[in-house]
Amino acid sequence: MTQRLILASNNAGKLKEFSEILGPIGFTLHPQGEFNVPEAEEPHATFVENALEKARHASRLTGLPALGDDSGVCVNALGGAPGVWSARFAGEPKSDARNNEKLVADLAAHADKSAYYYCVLVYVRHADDPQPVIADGVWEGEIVAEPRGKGGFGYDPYFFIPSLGKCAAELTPAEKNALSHRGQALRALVEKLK
Ligand SMILES: O=c1nc[nH]c2c1ncn2[C@H]1C[C@H](O)[C@@H](COP(=O)(O)OP(=O)(O)OP(=O)(O)O)O1
Ligand SMILES: [Mg+2]
Repeated sequence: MTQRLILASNNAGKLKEFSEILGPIGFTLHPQGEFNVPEAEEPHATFVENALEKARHASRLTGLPALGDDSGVCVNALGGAPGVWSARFAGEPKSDARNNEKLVADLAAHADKSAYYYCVLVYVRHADDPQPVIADGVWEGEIVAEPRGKGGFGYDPYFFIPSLGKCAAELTPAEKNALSHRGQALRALVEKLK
């Protein structure tokens, strides 16, 4: 029997990555858009508060358990920016192309290109669940000036993994999930739900 779960996100890249891990272990993931749930507010300065906000919002509007993901890229030379503000780094409306352009421009004068992706997942059984289940993951890399690869989404063409000699967008979906902040967080979450 498969278990239905609402993904409290409108990001198709996240949906794909989650489905690849959760499908084989018996979960059917439904993006909140299928239930006409509009995007949640993301007003907080911490990832975990935004992920909780997203999960509660989707669960409240669907009456089903929901999984929220808040994630971003944190660049050391920029004091951790864009961090929690990654999706709207270059302003509204959010645009991966403009975000990447701004990231490369802001980093041009810095020698230290190190960065990490962060992802926190929050699962709620219902909108007022007093014990949300929380798991997170970190993936270290460097920001490069020229894009590489066509896979993934967001900042992936500019996120280089030195040990692989590749950018995240050059990895297969399975390779990315095995290493990524999101893959790590999801596997940790699944362990907690068992
Ligand atoms: O694996 C990743 N590969 C590339 N970029 C990534 C990744 N993970 C997060 N990111 C970037 C995309 C976006 O600029 C921000 C997430 O923002 P975040 O608000 O969590 O997601 P979102 O607005 O795209 O969808 P939603 O809020 O509906 O889940 O970090
Ligand atoms: Mg968002």
